[in-house]
Amino acid sequence: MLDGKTIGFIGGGNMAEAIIKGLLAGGFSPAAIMVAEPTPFRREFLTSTYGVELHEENLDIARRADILLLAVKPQVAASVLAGLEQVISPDKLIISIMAGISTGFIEESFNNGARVVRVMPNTPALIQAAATAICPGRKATQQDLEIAREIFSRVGTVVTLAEKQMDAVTGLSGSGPGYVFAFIEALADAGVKNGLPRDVAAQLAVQTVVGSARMAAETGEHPALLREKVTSPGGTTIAGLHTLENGRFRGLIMDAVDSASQRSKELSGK
Ligand SMILES: NC(=O)C1=CN([C@@H]2O[C@H](COP(=O)(O)OP(=O)(O)OC[C@H]3O[C@@H](n4cnc5c(N)ncnc54)[C@H](OP(=O)(O)O)[C@@H]3O)[C@@H](O)[C@H]2O)C=CC1
Ligand SMILES: O=C(O)[C@@H]1CCC=N1
Repeated sequence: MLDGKTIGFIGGGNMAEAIIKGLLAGGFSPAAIMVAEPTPFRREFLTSTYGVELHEENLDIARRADILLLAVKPQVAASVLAGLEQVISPDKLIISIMAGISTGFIEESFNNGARVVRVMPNTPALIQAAATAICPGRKATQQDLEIAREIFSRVGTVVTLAEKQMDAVTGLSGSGPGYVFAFIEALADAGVKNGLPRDVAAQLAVQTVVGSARMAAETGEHPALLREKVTSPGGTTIAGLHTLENGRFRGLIMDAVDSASQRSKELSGK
């Protein structure tokens, strides 16, 4: 369904780069990717690293791309959308990855019935390991949803949800890599505190998270059962888990996802 279509990224920041890199690794042609980005250094970097076409002006790519992928910060959404209005027609598909920005907000900015799909990916798209959720706007067709699914399937796994669930997704998997990286850092620091060399502690911390995540994914077993297998009676793990429980570990994770989801709602244009 993507064959022969061009994708124009509005904004060439971290997330656009992660998606571009993942798409190219998945066999998508760099000739079919255009990016509009205001910072000269970033334009130079993206074109020399990925061989994609860079422009300073959003309109230069918005006119030509079949699919426009909005990858600017939600805080500049209104002004960016206003600048695109003159070139948005119903034959263009708009895919937005902006946190908190509803499909309704985008549709109203283009009062001509734009076809919009809202998407929440995450940065592991860079290594084709993203967790992505997609939802259709009012005018999006089943084919539009399939196109979005195809793009993001090339950079990881995709679920289709209702728009009312997107703030929760943003708090969980959109922001989730941030929590996991903080956990890895803390684990490595803890190793250093207990006398391990920094490089060894960092290597062990990363591999512990990679191995545990792969085990959960590949065995399909409930995390509670996997945790029990590590936890010997009277052993070390239960001592560590006791400390985590005393520190309200799970409650804190839930609070973090609540806060991020709430922030997504606040960023919403609706
Ligand atoms: N980072 C993440 O983990 C995730 C981010 N998202 C969403 O993706 C979007 C992008 O986030 P992220 O990549 O992290 O942010 P970045 O700030 O890295 O990228 C945004 C890019 O857009 C550029 N930009 C600013 N103004 C304009 C404009 N008027 N027209 C075109 N480009 C412009 C910025 O340039 P400059 O730096 O010069 O301002 C920057 O390069 C956000 O809406 C975010 O909510 C979604 C999922 C995960
Ligand atoms: O922090 C943010 O706002 C973005 C959205 C999801 C992940 N990062």
